[in-house]
Amino acid sequence: MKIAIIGTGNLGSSIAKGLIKNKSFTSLYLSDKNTAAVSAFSDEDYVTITSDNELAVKESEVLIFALQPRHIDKVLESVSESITNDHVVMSVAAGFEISRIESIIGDDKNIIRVMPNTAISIGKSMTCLSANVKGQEKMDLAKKIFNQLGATMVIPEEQIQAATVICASGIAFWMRLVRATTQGAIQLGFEAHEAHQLAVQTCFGSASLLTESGRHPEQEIDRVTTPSGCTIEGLNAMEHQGLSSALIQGIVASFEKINQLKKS
Ligand SMILES: NC(=O)C1=CN([C@@H]2O[C@H](COP(=O)(O)OP(=O)(O)OC[C@H]3O[C@@H](n4cnc5c(N)ncnc54)[C@H](O)[C@@H]3O)[C@@H](O)[C@H]2O)C=CC1
Ligand SMILES: O=C(O)[C@@H]1CCC=N1
Repeated sequence: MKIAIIGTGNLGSSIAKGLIKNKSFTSLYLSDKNTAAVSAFSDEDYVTITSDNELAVKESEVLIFALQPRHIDKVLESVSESITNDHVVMSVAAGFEISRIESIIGDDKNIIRVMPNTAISIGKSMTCLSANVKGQEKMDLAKKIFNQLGATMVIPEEQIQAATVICASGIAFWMRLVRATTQGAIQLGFEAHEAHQLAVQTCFGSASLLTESGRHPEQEIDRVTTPSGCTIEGLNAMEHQGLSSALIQGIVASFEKINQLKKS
């Protein structure tokens, strides 16, 4: 598979890292006006680093546009003449709808919106996918690429905004919870590096319990909360301060913001 990533900033370089780790391409073009973030990949086999977006498009079959919403239309316009019906055009731009991509490159093209998160760099992304009518035929190919880099879910385009908040912004939300746990652990007397390890491994164990047991979080909570014990005391104190409510309100605020971006 001949893949190009156009825009190799935070997310584009994370996708590149994941693809390179899996060696899941016959050629990989990494194109950016500033190639600094991917210069470390210049010695990798079958990887070409360039600032020539057009060249990357012409030499590849799968095009992953990882540009900010304010740049993507200009870049799509500049390469639209080179995009053919055989290309699979993927965009990760938050809030940038398939209809806008179709209006630039044509609705006869295979277009797939892809919403991964930065854990794609270590093959642990949750990636949501949504295609236009023509692109449905290429969905198996998209799943093949992104299943190697974590898990995928095909969803209707109307849900892509919500998936962006839960899965892409979600990395930041979970990181903040881990950091807060670390701060608590330091207050209880651990060194910072110890606190970090305790928090991260406990977070990892919690997620693993859910994925491996298939149980509901509340069932796992019931197994930890000794009657009159310290866990329920802590949980209830957190809920009195609005832990669940703060999370839900943050998710909804993030969703409202992304819906504003869609209109701009
Ligand atoms: N960071 C994240 O976790 C996620 C980001 N996204 C979306 O991914 C997109 C990219 O986000 P980031 O990687 O964080 O942005 P970024 O700003 O780090 O990367 C964008 C890259 O595009 C390059 N670029 C700009 N104009 C260009 C041009 N004319 N030709 C070639 N390259 C050009 C920039 O030099 C930059 O390296 C955004 O649309 C964002 O909404 C989606 C999911 C998660
Ligand atoms: O914060 C943002 O707007 C982008 C989309 C999801 C992750 N980063």
